[in-house]
Amino acid sequence: MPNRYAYLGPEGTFTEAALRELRPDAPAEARVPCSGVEAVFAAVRGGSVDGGVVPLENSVEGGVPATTAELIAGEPLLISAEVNVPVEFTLFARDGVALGDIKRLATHPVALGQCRGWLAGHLPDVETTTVSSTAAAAQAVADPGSSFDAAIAARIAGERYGLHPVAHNVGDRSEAATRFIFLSRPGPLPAPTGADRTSLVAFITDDHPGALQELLNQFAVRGVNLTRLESRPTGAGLGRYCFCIDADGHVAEARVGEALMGLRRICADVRFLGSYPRAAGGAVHVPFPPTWSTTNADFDEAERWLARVRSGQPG
Ligand SMILES: O=C(O)C(=O)C[C@]1(C(=O)O)C=C[C@@H](O)C=C1
Repeated sequence: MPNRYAYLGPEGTFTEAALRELRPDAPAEARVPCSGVEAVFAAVRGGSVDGGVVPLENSVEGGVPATTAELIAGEPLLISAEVNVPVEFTLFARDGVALGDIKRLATHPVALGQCRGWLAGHLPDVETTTVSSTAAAAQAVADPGSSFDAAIAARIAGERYGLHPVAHNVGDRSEAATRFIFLSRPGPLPAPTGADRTSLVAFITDDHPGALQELLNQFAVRGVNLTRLESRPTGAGLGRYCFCIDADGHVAEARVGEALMGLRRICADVRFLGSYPRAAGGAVHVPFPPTWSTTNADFDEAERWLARVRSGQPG
């Protein structure tokens, strides 16, 4: 039986497009649509599938809250791959419905946030309802008894549910993209490629001046570049936050590993979420040696030096 992969469904979501890119050889029956991000995590955790794909962040709307919430709590899962998918939105309706007929519209909240300008200009009085995905909106509109007149969704969703496009490119930013992650149960990490990303969540010990700076210093002094920092409530009370961090590099590299050890020493808890190839590729640029030596080779040399010193040899 082929491996099976959960994704935010139904068929026709941007998440399905991401899964198809990440697992191009998987047959259609290997793709398991789920009704929400939480359901994808539950399927992967429960072992009914071999992996799952969820949206993590959008270039316009930022982090996807449901994904962040699941990543920081519950049974830990590992991110083993990522892909960036350009998002282009179409306004779909049933045959015969024109722009002027549209009173009620459904879509996903992240999609709605990216189309607000267009809607204000073209459908200023439309009533909007957010649903679990853009494809779920298209599916609902396809039902002749639906209370929705239109959906904002991906082109593939409109085609899948037999809708007709009323307007193309209704997103406010033509270059919008969403980053999707592939989740697995804990296991061997992907091998370093030289163009990797490491994700983690850091929980600070107590609230004190400079707590975030101390955390960031662990990366800065080792020349590790951060690509994302998002604060998120822990749920333990107002003002209690943890930090979701993406850094360039792989935990197998000394400088990333040392930064993580530093965090482990100063934080109440650190949740490692994975080291995996960056979607954008390209060798990791180590931008920070004005005078410091922070390449991987420099770290290896320093480790050999320490071993010599510890064994009583002259450094
Ligand atoms: O609803 C979908 O089609 C999804 O795959 C989810 C999602 C998201 O959560 O950001 C993915 C990309 C778009 O930005 C809009 C919605």
